[in-house]
Amino acid sequence: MKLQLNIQPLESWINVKNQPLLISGPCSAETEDQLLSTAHLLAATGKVSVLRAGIWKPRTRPGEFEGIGSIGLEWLKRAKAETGLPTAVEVANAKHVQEALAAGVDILWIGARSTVNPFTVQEIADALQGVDIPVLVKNPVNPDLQLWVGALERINKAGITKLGAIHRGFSSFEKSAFRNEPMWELAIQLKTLCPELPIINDPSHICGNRELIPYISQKALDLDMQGLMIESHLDPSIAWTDAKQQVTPAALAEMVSKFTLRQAESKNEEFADKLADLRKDIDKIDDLVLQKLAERMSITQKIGEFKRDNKVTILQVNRWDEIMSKRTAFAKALKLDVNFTEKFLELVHGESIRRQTEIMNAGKVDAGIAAEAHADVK
Ligand SMILES: C=C(O[C@@H]1C=C(C(=O)O)C=C[C@H]1O)C(=O)O
Repeated sequence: MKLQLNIQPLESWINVKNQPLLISGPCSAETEDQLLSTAHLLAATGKVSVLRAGIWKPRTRPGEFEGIGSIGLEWLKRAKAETGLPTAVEVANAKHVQEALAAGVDILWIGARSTVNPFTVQEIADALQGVDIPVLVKNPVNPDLQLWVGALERINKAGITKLGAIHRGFSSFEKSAFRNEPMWELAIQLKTLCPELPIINDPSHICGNRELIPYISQKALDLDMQGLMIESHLDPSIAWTDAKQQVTPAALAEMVSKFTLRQAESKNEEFADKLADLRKDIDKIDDLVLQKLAERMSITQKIGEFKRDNKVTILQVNRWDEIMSKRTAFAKALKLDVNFTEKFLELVHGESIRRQTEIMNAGKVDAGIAAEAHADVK
């Protein structure tokens, strides 16, 4: 099912100075001097299209710096007047919206901690009724596509047609190199649901450290995202918030100059023909893979019947262990990624177990079997 949003193309509401679209500025506005100096340095790079700054900061624990508040809006106004850069701030309630609008802020964004809460998003949407301003909606903290979509719909229903999404990664229980797991598949799913919705990547919050930002930025551009929001500070080492993930304007300019820009499609006929041929090969292979999977499943079903008649359990850990170690060794020899192979085999094993459960317990646990089959299909 497609997502029906009434939106205008991003180029009609942001004057993109240079590809890729770059929104940058400090995590938090700290002092007038810090904000203005950073803004001037960013403007001088010629690569930044929008100046961002956090005015109200949602902090995990009380007692941390919670943003400079309304006075920062005055500094942003001055930064805009002096540099010509349009400005963007995060809003988390109706009061923020009213103050930002009164201060002439050009773009608003809704943070990940607000997107999770439909009450908050609705309050912001209500405050935006009848206002013509671009709004960017960050993904919710948790990997829930429907929450992200719901927030976009609420804002769109309030009449906001200059609408975009920001992909900032998701909280995860597992420790990884990232502050927030990219879980690219969710951004891809959103893009598939609504291809015309601009998605901007926020590598600063995905990475949590500056070192990984170039890698994530390039990947976002290669996934056809429309732009990047990267935090910058004239001296990140003394930043009041998120010091590790901010970059200097000079480092930002250098990083951006190294990105490879690719277009979504090529008009070159030779390219189109070759791509079509290769895709035909893929189509054939995908059909074969599915046929073979179906064959495999029918054998596991036979095994299920056989086990049922002999009162043997479905799970056979030794056999499963043997499959895993043999197949991953084979996959390695085929230069397949081991992690990918394990995940694939686990999926196949899970389905094989579900099918055998169906056979062994026919008529007894239908609801559970059906629920498992549809667990990931929302
Ligand atoms: C099919 C079987 O049942 C289960 C499923 C397996 C599979 O799909 O390969 C392997 C081991 C068992 O946990 C089996 O016992 O062989």
